[in-house]
Amino acid sequence: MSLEPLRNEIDKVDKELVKLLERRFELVKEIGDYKKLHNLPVLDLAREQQVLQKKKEQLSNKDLWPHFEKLFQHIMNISKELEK
Ligand SMILES: C=C(O[C@@H]1C=C(C(=O)O)C=C[C@H]1O)C(=O)O
Repeated sequence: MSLEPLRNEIDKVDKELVKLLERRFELVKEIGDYKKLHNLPVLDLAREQQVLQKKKEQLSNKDLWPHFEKLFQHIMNISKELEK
C-alpha cells in the first residue's frame, strides 16, 4: 500500500481548512473594525472561554481535546493579531 491515497485525502481536507480559515479571518477583521469604531478591547476572555467550550462539546473524539484546545487558542491568538 502506498501513502498516496491518504495524502490525497489530507490535501482535500487541507483545501477545505484553508477556505474555512480564510473566512474566519475575514470575519475577525470585521470584528476588529467594529471594535476600533466602538473603542472596544481586542481581547474578550469570556468569549474565548465560550468558543473553547463549544468546540469541546462539538468534538466527537474527546481524547483529541488537548490538541484542539491548543489549536483553537492559537487560531484565536492569530485572530487577535489580525484585529489590530
Ligand atoms: C473575534 C473576537 O475577538 C477575539 C478573538 C476571538 C476569536 O478568535 O474567536 C474571541 C474573542 C476575542 O478575544 C471576538 O471578540 O469575538
